[in-house]
Amino acid sequence: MVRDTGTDDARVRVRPNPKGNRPRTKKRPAYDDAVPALVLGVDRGRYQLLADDGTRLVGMKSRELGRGSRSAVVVGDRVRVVGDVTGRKDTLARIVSVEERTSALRRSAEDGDAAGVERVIVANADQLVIVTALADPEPRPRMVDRCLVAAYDAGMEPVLCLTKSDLADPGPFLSLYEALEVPALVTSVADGEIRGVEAVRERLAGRVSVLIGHSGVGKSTLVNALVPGAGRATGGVNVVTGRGRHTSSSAVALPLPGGGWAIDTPGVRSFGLSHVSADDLLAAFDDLHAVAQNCPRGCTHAADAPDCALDEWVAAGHAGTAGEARLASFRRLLAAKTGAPD
Ligand SMILES: Nc1nc2c(ncn2[C@@H]2O[C@H](COP(=O)(O)OP(=O)(O)OP(=O)(O)O)[C@@H](O)[C@H]2O)c(=O)[nH]1
Ligand SMILES: [Zn+2]
Repeated sequence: MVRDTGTDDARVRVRPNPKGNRPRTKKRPAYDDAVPALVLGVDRGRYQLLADDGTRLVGMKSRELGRGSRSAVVVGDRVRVVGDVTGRKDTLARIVSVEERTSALRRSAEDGDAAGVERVIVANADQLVIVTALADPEPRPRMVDRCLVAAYDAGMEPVLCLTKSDLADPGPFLSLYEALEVPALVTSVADGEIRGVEAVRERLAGRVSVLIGHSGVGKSTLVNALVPGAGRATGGVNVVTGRGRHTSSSAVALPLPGGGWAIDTPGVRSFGLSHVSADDLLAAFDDLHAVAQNCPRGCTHAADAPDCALDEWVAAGHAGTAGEARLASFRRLLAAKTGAPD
């Protein structure tokens, strides 16, 4: 089927899947010599880049990439750069194209002028590590649920990292995520050492992982243990002076010694999720997704949805008691999706 794009311009293409990852790389013969690079950080319009040959560069967005959230270049993006690519002090390369993304972690603005506008925070990551303390501060299941929704929507695998198990038993909190089969790692600090960090290291090895967590949960402590020399500020930073805090509040990719990247997100504490539909979330659960093909048109799949096929599936005992718990957990995420962010 040919869709009317409202123009005869052959360069204008309709995205086949608006939720998908946008192919944005336009072939520009003039840039045949462009250097491929990875975006490690962004600060006030300056992009920290790692060229494929190992050179660290600073770049800016070329004007032709456009402005606004749709054309954003974010941490994790694979780009091509031209101009001065020597990486020498005070040189500036130009980013001329962005490669198609394999995943996109998004948030949408909840209020103000930008309400409902979604923004990509990190590109091409495959894992979202949700760091939560078991105590001090108390875990916030709703916030964790919202992170899970963001991960499923992004096409990333979520992982729970529960810190401070020296202060509280992880059992009760873990039970909330059993039915969703979210992998979990548990750490604690004793005698100045982090117990369980080895398992975290293994889990992150060779992968691109985004770490997210509220202030005080021990995320920086963890990052410092995983990335020698990362120098993430720890221990109750003064929010007024900002002293001790890393200067940038945006995401930054840190290389893991054994390969892979840990992307720290100091500025991200919650997600606006208005861009995520019930079906986006459902798509992350193969079994439920298959069953829901039998739902009435426009079914919300919520607990009060009439004739939702998911209820029938559970009632028929197809998935045993595990199925019941799984459906209940899925519906909890569905509800968390529509609530206000915390
Ligand atoms: N008891 C206990 N304390 C921990 C553990 N992990 C970290 N802490 C302490 O918790 C406090 C907060 O840790 P940080 O690593 O600074 O936490 P953060 O999540 O980076 O918080 P911000 O720096 O505010 O973003 C510090 O005083 C750490 O020493 C743990 O497993 N057990
Ligand atoms: Zn349904």
